[in-house]
Amino acid sequence: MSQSVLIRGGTVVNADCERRADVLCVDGLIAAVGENLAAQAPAGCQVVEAGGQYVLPGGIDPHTHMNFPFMGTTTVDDFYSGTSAALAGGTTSIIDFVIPDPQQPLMDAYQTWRGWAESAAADYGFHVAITWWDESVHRDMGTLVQQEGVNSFKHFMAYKNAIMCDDETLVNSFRRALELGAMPTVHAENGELVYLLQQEVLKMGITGPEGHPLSRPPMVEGEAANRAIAIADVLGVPIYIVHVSCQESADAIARARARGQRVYGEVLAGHLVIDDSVYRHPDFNVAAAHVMSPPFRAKPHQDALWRGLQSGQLHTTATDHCTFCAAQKAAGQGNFTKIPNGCGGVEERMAVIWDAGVNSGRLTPSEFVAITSANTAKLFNLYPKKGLIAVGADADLVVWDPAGSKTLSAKTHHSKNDFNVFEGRTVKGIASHTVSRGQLVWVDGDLRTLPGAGRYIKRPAFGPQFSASALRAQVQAPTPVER
Ligand SMILES: NC(=O)NCCC(=O)O
Ligand SMILES: [Zn+2]
Ligand SMILES: [Zn+2]
Repeated sequence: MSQSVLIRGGTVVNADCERRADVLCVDGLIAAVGENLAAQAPAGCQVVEAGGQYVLPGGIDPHTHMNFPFMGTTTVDDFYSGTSAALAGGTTSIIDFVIPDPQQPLMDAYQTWRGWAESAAADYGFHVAITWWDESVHRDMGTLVQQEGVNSFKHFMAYKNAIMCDDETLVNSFRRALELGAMPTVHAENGELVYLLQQEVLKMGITGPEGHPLSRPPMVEGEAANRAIAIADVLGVPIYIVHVSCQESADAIARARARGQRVYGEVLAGHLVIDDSVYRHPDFNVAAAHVMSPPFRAKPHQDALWRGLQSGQLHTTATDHCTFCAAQKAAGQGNFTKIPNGCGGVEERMAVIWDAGVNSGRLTPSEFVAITSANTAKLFNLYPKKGLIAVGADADLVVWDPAGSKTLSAKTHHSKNDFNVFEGRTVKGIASHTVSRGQLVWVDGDLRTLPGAGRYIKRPAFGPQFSASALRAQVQAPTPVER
């Protein structure tokens, strides 16, 4: 028997326009968008009355770390708890990261992460990190793109003596990504400078979490962003900078874009609303719970990030959901460099950005859709299957109640973590219903997720940015002088 859901009487919002319409979902796909669809609904169709609410494409979080073994421990959220939390907040897809240890074959790591992700309740894909280089990495990048539907590779410019990439690896990997039509992405922080500053801050006797931002000032991020952008420019490959947290890297992106370079920037919900005062909290557990990289910044940087999203110089929003509980963070008592880096947010991203972005007039509802799903779908070649409400697209939707409100808290969130970086923040604008692949999985506070209901999403290579870049390279190709 076919499974169907009819969402009736809402305002459908896509990145390009909004209109009053019903949405009929049948067997996991959007079957119709239009007026008065009740007559077309199959027998037994579940009906959601959305009057007065918006109907948005389900959020896509392009930056999460579920079940991530990192800094000697593993995140508390696995793929089931993490994606369940996502669905409760209106996010219906995530792009997580496969992160091989240096020298580990890429395909081994990829298969390991695919195994972990089998419990996911929502759809997921993977960026694969390039943490070392040899001929096998070159070959496996090809296999991942051509056979496994991976169309993006991640490069950590920080985390020296662990997963950091040197410039040689960046150059080799960016070149190979271009050949394969896959997007290189970078965590932009100068790992050598971070390492040096960490030692100096410790020597000053600053051993608590307040040392974390001191060892990672904005220019450390700005330098790496500029370097990665310059390498991408020389090679003619588009580039995507993850978790842009400060004016320095936002400016690097804006400058490059003004030169005509294809550079894209991602912003985390936390970086938009939380400032660096958290690191001076007198309670170690609270301060350590905010240790992530790049760190939360002073307020003027938040304004720069909002301006970037508003002007279109920054493109996507994410969370970097990477949850460690108090017992895990305690590994860094007496030495902040040992605090596992990472914070949650996959459930809160949509509501926090709506509340701070749409309710303040910074963003229209359509602009909200652009930065929470559509732009990510376009950049990682998932569009129009995801990021759009249209016939034939995946039935990943959120019924968004602009009048609904709640106070965010670890007591009520669905992550397994014991801390919420948005604790106590009251947001107006929340998901009342979430539909994932045509199934109602969140209904007015009732979470109905199933382990394994999510599917691995293959993402084809050569998204539109690549055809344009290839054409540009062809038109501008140097020619020899005939003598
Ligand atoms: N962001 C963070 O602190 N932890 C996760 C790993 C990363 O993305 O850098
Ligand atoms: Zn990172
Ligand atoms: Zn991350």
